[in-house]
Amino acid sequence: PDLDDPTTDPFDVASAAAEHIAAKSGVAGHDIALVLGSGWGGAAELIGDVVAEMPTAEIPGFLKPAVEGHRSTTRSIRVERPDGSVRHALVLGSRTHLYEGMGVRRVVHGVRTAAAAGAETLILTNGCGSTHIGWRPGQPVLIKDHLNLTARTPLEGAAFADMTDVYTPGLRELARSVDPELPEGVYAQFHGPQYETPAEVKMAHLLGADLVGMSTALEAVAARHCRMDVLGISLVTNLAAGISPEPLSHEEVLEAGKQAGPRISDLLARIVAK
Ligand SMILES: Nc1nc2[nH]c(I)nc2c(=O)[nH]1
Repeated sequence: PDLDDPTTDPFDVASAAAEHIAAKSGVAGHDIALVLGSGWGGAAELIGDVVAEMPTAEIPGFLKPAVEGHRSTTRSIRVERPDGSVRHALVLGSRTHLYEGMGVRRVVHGVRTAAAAGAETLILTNGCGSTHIGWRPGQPVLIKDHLNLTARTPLEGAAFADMTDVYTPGLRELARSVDPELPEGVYAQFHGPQYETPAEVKMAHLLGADLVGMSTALEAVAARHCRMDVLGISLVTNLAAGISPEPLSHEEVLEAGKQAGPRISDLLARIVAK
């Protein structure tokens, strides 16, 4: 079934993807799913033992990598908790951004696949810009709410999904029990791919956003619609445009992500094991 065909039900494709994952991994159901954004790549190995991995492109509904070198793998990870109980985590190998122009269905296909695979909890991570001078590159921030500034939605038809507490309060408390210093913020998703102008950053801040990015909000809407609990964690990799006098450099953004990697991966591993 083809996601680009409007007559295809996207949830059928998600079910086919979940069946593929169960067959390839030998894990009938996954309890929790994670999307690892820029800077969060190293977390997978820390959260448990990789039970199985598979090329993401072979899972129904996922795109072939645009660039051959970017082959991504989706992993099934066995997480042992302190009380000895075991959970199966699905670490999605790829994220499709809205700015890639492949449609909103593909942006949230991984989320719907995770729900079809049995996940009741979804952890969304990303790299983002901060509208606060005080939140420097390397700072992880819990997402407490979002502004969807994309003018898009993954929901089709009369799906009047409730969005109160889309970022589950209990999961935020759990994260803060692991690291009480974690601040919370409102995340604004822009369409991208360009970064915001200083005026757009000021607008986002005036509208109540602390963080600006190009992912996460649409995935959280789809996750909530699938009745999953959601934890969103952003890694500030740069001060948003205009917040500091220097221009944005992509290298600086990547460097900040690399520097913070070990610390935030450890944080994520401790949250997942709780
Ligand atoms: N929209 C937006 N997305 C981002 N992603 C990263 I990493 N930094 C930014 C940023 O400053 N703005």
